[in-house]
Amino acid sequence: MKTSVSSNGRETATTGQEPEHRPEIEFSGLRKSFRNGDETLTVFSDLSFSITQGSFTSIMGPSGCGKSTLMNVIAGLLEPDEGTIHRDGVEIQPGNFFYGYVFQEPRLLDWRTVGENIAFALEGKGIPPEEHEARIERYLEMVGLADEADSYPQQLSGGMRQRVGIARALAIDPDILLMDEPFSSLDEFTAKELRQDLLQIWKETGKTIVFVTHNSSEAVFLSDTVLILDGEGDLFDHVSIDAPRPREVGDKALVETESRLMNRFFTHLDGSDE
Ligand SMILES: Nc1ncnc2c1ncn2[C@@H]1O[C@H](COP(=O)(O)OP(=O)(O)OP(=O)(O)O)[C@@H](O)[C@H]1O
Repeated sequence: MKTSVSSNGRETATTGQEPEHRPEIEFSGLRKSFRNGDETLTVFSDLSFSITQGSFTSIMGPSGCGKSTLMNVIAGLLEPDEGTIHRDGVEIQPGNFFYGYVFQEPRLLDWRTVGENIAFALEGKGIPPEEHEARIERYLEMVGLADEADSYPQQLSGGMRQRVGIARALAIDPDILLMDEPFSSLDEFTAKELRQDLLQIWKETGKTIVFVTHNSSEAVFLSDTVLILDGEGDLFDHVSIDAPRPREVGDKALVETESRLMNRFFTHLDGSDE
């Protein structure tokens, strides 16, 4: 199902591509299974969707439905069993994106300073050493940590460490920023602030963002598009959120959109839409 929700909260069925968006990456017929001894667990068997350049896409769904697996397939960290990926109409191999990855836990090296953590990622991507200082400065400033380059991760709060994780992912100047539940281990006050800052960073950098979350309010507030996986490995819904930006938390149209989206989802899970 593909629906669009406009700023007045009305939903309309949409067909084809929105004229102002250019598809960047099209995933078709993705299938991924894991072998556990004699058993095969098929996480998803036929997923197709596209992510448009410069857009903010969230992937949502119940625990264990395959969100992280899908992110890892997008990143090329896991090879799909089947499926094709096209970028601007040209088929590419999985893993051919230049991506930055932000995890639920920032996974910083505690024995290196904040600046050295970012430098480590830059080295890993072969960024010339003479560019490191300027990049570290630029991205720490972008995440509001301009004065923390010489601090060690353990001297920072959880929210600040996650900001370093975001700066590190952006510092390599990726084509696409993959974020797997980046705010789910933070308290709601910190998460709220980070969501606003992430939108500002997105606006400033124009990056394509793919964001995994359990949180429907977060998905609707942040995204242009929300992809919803059900527990059966199917793409249950593909919703365009057309509410204007900047958005306010608690905005009536967003709340109504979230409510409709979740009602539809639970009706689907109950099987009463069949
Ligand atoms: N490397 C693996 N080997 C075997 N099974 C795996 C592997 N990785 C994931 N799985 C299984 O695949 C399914 C989907 O896992 P995945 O982590 O993608 O779900 P998720 O939607 O991200 O879950 P959560 O929201 O709880 O993080 C789960 O049943 C999980 O146990």
